[in-house]
Amino acid sequence: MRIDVVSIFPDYLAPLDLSLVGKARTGGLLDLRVHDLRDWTTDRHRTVDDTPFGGGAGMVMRPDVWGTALDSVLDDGAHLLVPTPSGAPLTQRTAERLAEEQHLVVACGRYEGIDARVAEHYRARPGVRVSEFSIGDYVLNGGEVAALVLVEAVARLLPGVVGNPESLVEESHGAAGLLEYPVYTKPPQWAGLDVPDVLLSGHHGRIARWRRDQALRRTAGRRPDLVAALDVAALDRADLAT
Ligand SMILES: Nc1cc(-c2ccc3ccn(Cc4ccccc4)c3c2)n[nH]1
Repeated sequence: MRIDVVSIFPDYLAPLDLSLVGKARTGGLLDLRVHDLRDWTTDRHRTVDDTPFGGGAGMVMRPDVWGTALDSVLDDGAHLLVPTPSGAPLTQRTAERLAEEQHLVVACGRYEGIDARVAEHYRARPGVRVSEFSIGDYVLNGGEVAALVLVEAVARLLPGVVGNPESLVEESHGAAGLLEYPVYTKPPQWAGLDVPDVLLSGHHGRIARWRRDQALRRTAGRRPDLVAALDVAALDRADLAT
């Protein structure tokens, strides 16, 4: 998979050189290219923004600079992803779908956002899909943090990136849409607190049922919104597998 990220703060994406995503890049599993939007400016001051039509505070990112940049990195079949507070929520299902694609391009805005004609222009281009996405109902200063979130959520699903693929199944928002169960490790007693006995019992069936029960309780208690969307069939399949 190839992912291009375009930003006026390319150094914001430096953490993607680290850990699993960094290893995926050096291992050739992920072709991640980070670009400085200002490389596509033509004026002496490398200007990327201008005042908003209709007035209002702040500045808007220019469509012409973005158009030159995206024409340079987008190819047929690419999926243009634009982080924005007004976008569709990024979910695990979205990450799973994106992980199946060949080429993602993330356009990181700043200021008050990118001129709306940019997304409009590329939506009209055959062979290019455009998705505006949000990483949560809070306001950031730009798209770079959302790009970090998206790249990590997608990259970890690529074959070979995570050592034990089984760990991708049993986690939060996994196949059945449940939150993850509580985890414990040594020492068995810590700060006067014990590990639940069932986890020391060696009974794998009981342990699996306890974990499923804990995941259900957590989901019902912390995310009642997810309970309504629970994939009960996947739950049953998971239970049958234990
Ligand atoms: N989930 C999420 C995404 C963003 C985000 C993404 C890209 C940009 C580009 C500029 N801003 C600043 C901005 C603040 C408010 C209104 C409009 C623009 C951005 C914010 N915030 N929160």
